Amino acid sequence: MPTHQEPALRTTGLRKAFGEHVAVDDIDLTVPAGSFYGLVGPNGAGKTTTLAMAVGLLRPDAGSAEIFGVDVWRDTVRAKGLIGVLPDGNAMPERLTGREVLTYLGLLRGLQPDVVAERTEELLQILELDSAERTLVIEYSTGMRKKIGLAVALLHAPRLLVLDEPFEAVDPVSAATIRTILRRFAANGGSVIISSHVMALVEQLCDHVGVISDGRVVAAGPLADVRGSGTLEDAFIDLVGARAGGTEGLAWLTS
Ligand SMILES: Nc1ncnc2c1ncn2[C@@H]1O[C@H](COP(=O)(O)OP(=O)(O)OP(=O)(O)O)[C@@H](O)[C@H]1O
Repeated sequence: MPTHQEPALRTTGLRKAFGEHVAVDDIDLTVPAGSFYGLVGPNGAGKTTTLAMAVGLLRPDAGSAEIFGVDVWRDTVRAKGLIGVLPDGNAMPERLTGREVLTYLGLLRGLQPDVVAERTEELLQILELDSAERTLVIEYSTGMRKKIGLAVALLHAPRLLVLDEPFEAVDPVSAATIRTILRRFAANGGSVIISSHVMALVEQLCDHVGVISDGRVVAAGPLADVRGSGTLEDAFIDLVGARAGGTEGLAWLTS
């Protein structure tokens, strides 16, 4: 049986190659139960691939992932019951309204119809999707898709939320609402993993950070340890290699 001492997520030796290209190479990560964990890294570092393998969406070539001690690839149904996932790309039934999506997925997850109806109403309202009552998901903007994806992740009140870029394309008011929801969730004992490029946001929300570069973990642990005495952004640039370009080349642009 999983216990409360088990980490929310533990990955061991996760690896994935696409053809010749090794996208994720031997990733060991431990996300303590009750933590708010930020996964950061440059474009193409392997964050999405790592998270997809960790939550049972993409089969690893090697390694394992456990959610609260439950092996994701051996006991997938039980592991998935413990997590709410906002995946990258966020595939969902396109020809349904937001309310229909939540109702359909809520019932599919075995929630009682009255519980589904109540939670759906609240989620649509708090995420300001209720006005789009007759809009099909296929017509949603990118930010609206993020919000309905987040609602889907929250619906069954999971113990761990795994959210790939939850704030991307979301307007500032909605972002503030999402921050509040996630903080409340974490304050009540929930565990959260987000991937993000926005260091200030990660610094504000997260108590633990993992930095991935070129498919490998280059730093991980409590925020204060990874950040050191500077900002997370400084630490990040040091860790992934300062390669800030832009001062040379493009002569045609400035002539
Ligand atoms: N389905 C795929 N087929 C081939 N290559 C892939 C596939 N998915 C990811 N990759 C490659 O794997 C590497 C890691 O990609 P991934 O999307 O995990 O990075 P990321 O850290 O999430 O990037 P970003 O911050 O830009 O979203 C990249 O080089 C990417 O091109």
